[in-house]
Amino acid sequence: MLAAKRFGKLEFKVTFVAHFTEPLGMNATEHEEREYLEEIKEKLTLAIRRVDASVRQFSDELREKKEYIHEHQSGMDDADMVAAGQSINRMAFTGEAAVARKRKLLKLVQSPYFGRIDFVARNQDSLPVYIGIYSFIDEQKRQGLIFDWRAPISSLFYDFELGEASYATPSGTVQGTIALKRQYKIRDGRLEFMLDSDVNIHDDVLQRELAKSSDDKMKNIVATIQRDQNAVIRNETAPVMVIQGVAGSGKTSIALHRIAFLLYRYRESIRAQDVLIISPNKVFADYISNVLPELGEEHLPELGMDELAADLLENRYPFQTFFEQVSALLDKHDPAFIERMQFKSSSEFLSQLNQYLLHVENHYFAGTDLRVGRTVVPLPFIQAKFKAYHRVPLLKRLALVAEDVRNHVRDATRRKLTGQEKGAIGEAIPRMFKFNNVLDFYRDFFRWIGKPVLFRFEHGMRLEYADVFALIYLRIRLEGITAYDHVKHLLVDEMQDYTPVQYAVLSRVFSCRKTILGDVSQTVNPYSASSAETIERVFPQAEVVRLYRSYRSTVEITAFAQRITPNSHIIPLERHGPAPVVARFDRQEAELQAIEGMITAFRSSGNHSLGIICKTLRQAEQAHQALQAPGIYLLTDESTTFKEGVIITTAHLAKGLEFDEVIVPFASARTYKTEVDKSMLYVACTRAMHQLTLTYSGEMTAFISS
Ligand SMILES: Nc1ncnc2c1ncn2[C@@H]1O[C@H](COP(=O)(O)OP(=O)(O)OP(=O)(O)O)[C@@H](O)[C@H]1O
Repeated sequence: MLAAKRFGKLEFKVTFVAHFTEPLGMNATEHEEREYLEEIKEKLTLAIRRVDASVRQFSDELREKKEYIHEHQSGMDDADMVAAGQSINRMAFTGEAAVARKRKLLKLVQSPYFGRIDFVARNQDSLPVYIGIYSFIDEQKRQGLIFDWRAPISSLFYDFELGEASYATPSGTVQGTIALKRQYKIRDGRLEFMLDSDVNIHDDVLQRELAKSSDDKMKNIVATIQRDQNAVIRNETAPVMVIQGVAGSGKTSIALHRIAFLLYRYRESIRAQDVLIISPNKVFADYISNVLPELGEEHLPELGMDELAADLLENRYPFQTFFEQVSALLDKHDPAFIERMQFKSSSEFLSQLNQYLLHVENHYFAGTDLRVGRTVVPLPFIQAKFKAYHRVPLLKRLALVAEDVRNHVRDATRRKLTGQEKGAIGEAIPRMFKFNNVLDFYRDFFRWIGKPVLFRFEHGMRLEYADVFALIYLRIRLEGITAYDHVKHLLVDEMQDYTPVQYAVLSRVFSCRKTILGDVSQTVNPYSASSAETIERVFPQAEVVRLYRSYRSTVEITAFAQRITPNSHIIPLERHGPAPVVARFDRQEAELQAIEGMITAFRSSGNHSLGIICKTLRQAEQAHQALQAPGIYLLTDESTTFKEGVIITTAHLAKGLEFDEVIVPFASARTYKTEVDKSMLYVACTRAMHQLTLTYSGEMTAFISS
């Protein structure tokens, strides 16, 4: 790409083809490489046989052990039984590890490596380093045959071209020279192509990868990780990493590869179960669920923001979901609703909540001297105790203060307190606090800021989504909360859709390192969107990375999406395809009929996925009704799995997904007219990889007319 920009397309192409991408003929080098591949495959096959033998042995031993226990059960005491159980568990565990190893070896036989660098470290011999998705060691010679892409030395492949290079290891930096850099595409055990690169890593291989039609789920990108992406993946220092990247810049891919890297790098202290992904919805979670297992790691636990909220509120308050909030916005323009939401999405709101808590601390614990029998506990004593517990959440302090008061009375009277006296103190102290219920404080907050209308809630009603995390925040500050301490890395996708208060909650609930990613242009609710800067304010220690290269869509599609939401920084990867089509119809029936025709054409096109992306769920349902046929699926907020084929859904639910082809129906001025509509249209169009069609009847939306 750099070359393309510098020299112009034609010159670049000629140079590129002549020197860098031409597949090597069946020359000596290729011959050698093919032989080496066969050698490696043979070794892998042998290793598989060995694993097979040991798996068989484990299962035989396991069966024998179980039979033995079964037969001798009556003569075994408890200690024998525990020991036998432990040994069975150990065997099962080793057996499982062998099965996992076999799975990896089987994958390696299909595609053992994708890269090679010959690295000459200072004062040492040249070392060919073959890089693959997993490592493979010649156990007899104790020699690494294939290096895991996450190994320290493999970073050379992503970070350097020919010439001087270095890589960091836990014991220091290794300097040297890269004498050769080669890429391979090996599929089903066959070398499809190989090429030496000496200027820009991956461009040609990357182009080939991106031009392919989509897989059903997100795939790994280990063979073509770009340098700026690699820096994010291998960053070990950032306590909070914020990735702000344009649509299709690989944010989600990078974040998942980053987790795989961290699991490898810190394998002694962090396992897949210790990571948590906050995902926008279940379909997205399913869509990305392949990547970690493909990289040889286990599936990552995942939780939706709404689920987290319900958990943190202990299911005490029913609330509107985020999806419902956005649907309400799309359904009708309600300025009061928008005002409430906008206010609660501001950093100002968070700081006012904090100021209010200070006010509560200073003014809401009041009362009079407390009389217990003949002893008077002076109010200043009680208040001083209350203040002394400044590290304890406000409502939690009351029990501690009551205990101090009891001790005070006991010391003054030099006798034990009666149960009645203890109870009276236990009741009197909480009464000195203005409220005892978080919801009462929350309501009071709006009175305190002089804007009671900004809280709409009555008994029996569901909380508005905009209030949910504010209430959780107050609850944390007032009552404390059991943090998710077991989580050692938190991944938050679609960061633009969460507000400063949500981040304040996340920062208190998850004290671990975090990777937070998103794109402010892709918000589904512009009234509550957060930019990287806003998030930085909540996490001042965050490292922010910005990614402008877009990999998903053709230049034509990216240019089209720019008409909706311009971003002068975006750099589309030079990949071309048909220009997006905007088709007008007289009536909606004709529009739907035409879409039916497009579906038929798609089925014979060789493409794998087609997304028909509507603005609202109602429209999606309507389209589904009209287009119903086998292999056409409707995705709703209730769906849990990603389906291959033709999917009809909404822009909100399609976020994070991608399709070979996208059709945006009903792209009329009537459907897409507000700011929220515009965000939806942008998200919908940026889901397309190769082909984009918009259809409408009536007047075309103004967002694409320019
Ligand atoms: N280095 C790369 N090599 C090959 N493919 C890549 C690379 N980086 C990104 N891609 C591809 O680009 C597409 C977009 O990636 P991804 O979904 O991770 O981007 P994103 O920034 O999260 O997108 P969005 O925010 O629009 O949902 C995917 O098909 C991904 O495989």
